[in-house]
Amino acid sequence: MADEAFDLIVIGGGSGGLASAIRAAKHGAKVALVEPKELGGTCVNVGCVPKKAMWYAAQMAEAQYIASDYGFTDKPGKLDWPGFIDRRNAYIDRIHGSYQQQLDKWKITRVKAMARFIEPRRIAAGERVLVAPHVIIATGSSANRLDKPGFEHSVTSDGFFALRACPKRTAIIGGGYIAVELAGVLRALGSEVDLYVRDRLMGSFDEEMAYQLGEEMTKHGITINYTCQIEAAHETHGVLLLDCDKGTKPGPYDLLIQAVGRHGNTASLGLDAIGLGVNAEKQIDVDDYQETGVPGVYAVGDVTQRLALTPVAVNAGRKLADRLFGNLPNAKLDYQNIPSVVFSHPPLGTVGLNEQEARAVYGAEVHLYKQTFVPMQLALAHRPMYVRFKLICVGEDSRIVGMQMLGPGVDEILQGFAVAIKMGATKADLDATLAIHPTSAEEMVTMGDRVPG
Ligand SMILES: Cc1cc2nc3c(=O)[nH]c(=O)nc-3n(C[C@H](O)[C@H](O)[C@H](O)COP(=O)(O)OP(=O)(O)OC[C@H]3O[C@@H](n4cnc5c(N)ncnc54)[C@H](O)[C@@H]3O)c2cc1C
Ligand SMILES: NC(=O)c1ccc[n+]([C@@H]2O[C@H](COP(=O)([O-])OP(=O)(O)OC[C@H]3O[C@@H](n4cnc5c(N)ncnc54)[C@H](O)[C@@H]3O)[C@@H](O)[C@H]2O)c1
Repeated sequence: MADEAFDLIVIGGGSGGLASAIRAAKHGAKVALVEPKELGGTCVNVGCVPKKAMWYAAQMAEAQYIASDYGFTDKPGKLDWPGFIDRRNAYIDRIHGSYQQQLDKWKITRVKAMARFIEPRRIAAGERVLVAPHVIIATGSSANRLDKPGFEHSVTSDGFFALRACPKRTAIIGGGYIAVELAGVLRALGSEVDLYVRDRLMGSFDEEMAYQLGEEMTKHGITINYTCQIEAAHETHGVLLLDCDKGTKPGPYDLLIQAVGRHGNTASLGLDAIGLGVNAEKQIDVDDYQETGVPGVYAVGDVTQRLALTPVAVNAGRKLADRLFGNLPNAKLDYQNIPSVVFSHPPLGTVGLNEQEARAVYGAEVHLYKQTFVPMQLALAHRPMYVRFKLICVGEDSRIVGMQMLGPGVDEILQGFAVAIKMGATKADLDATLAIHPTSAEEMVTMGDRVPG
């Protein structure tokens, strides 16, 4: 078959690939998008979207318990799990449809196949061969799996999203984003959850905030085990018994989830054909302009060594398309001050540096402001869950280099403060902003004195 020529080939139809393809087409480029599965990639199909749906369901369950503390007399109901999964999947199908409409609107050629490099700017996709002066790799990542006896009986987050019922007892290995998010959801929806953490919770986050998250999760009924490493799983009569390296045999469990990080989807790409190497996590190292080192070949999103977040993939892809086709030769994503929220119970948010990172960069210049309080909604319900805010500042003008938040509502509060920090806000700027009363967020602009030390 004759080669088909385009201005741009995008490999992968997830967050980064779709954003790159649509932005390039809006600039007038002739674009091919190669994606074998449903559009939307990890975020839409087995990531942010179904996760947030489950988190909302978990919030509803918790709200019912708070309501009973307030004096509402009806008993908390149970989630119709399969019914909700159908509702969630129908919502996701609508997203697939809207992406397809976007591709049609911008006349992007969709090739439903796996892509493989023949040469740097020549790609095999099923029966077709595509050529273009520019190729963007946006193939994302997949969950790691530990190779231990019996772990074929475990699932990753992908398997969690396929569940049709709530497991009675769940063991989760890992202490990062996915482990704490799934632990919170499953606990709120009625599962007994034991978390097996190798190092500490949320290793890349502020130590104090991560410690407090552990305390809140424990109050929530999640058992966090830091001393036992799971070495094997045994399936008997439909339940799982585990072997701990300390000799104990935790269980029985109905479900074992591994949430131990992810690796780049590079194995299928035939990168040897273009002389492009990958790192230990099978990711492609890119520079600030998403360049791979092979002329005309770029990478964005989870397949790179950068932060694995949807807005990062989307904006890296858009900036790259602006640079290649939008007459903006210096366009690149600023990887500083990227806000992020862990949808744990309660949620944990961060923007900028954590205290440990700030001390490593600014040393004795670093000073802190902190606030801890029980939010009014929970004080009325006699449910002691704390909100904790922490500002990390430097210099005589107390410029804010980091903001950390833990507690109900911080997932929505953080975004606005992230704007202020990106603009270089100081503590005095926060003090000069009048509070919205009564809210939790107001505590961020009414914080008192510097914390000594
Ligand atoms: C459980 C979970 C929850 C998450 N929650 C959040 C969240 O709340 N907020 C957030 O910001 N981020 C979240 N993330 C991370 C987010 O999903 C990713 O950062 C984002 O999806 C990365 O987008 P991407 O375009 O790089 O890759 P992907 O979205 O993974 O897309 C890659 C696409 O490439 C395709 N592909 C792979 N190989 C080939 C090939 N050879 N040829 C053609 N196509 C190929 C795949 O089929 C896939 O569709 C979560 C991730 C997980 C796993
Ligand atoms: N809310 C969000 O924005 C969100 C949610 C989910 C995922 N994500 C993205 O997806 C990425 C992947 O999430 P993740 O939770 O898989 O990774 P992660 O890097 O956040 O956490 C991995 C965890 O696995 C542990 N681990 C690694 N190897 C292990 C081993 N051999 N035995 C026991 N524990 C081991 C680590 O100590 C760590 O606690 C995240 O880093 C994040 O960028 C974002």
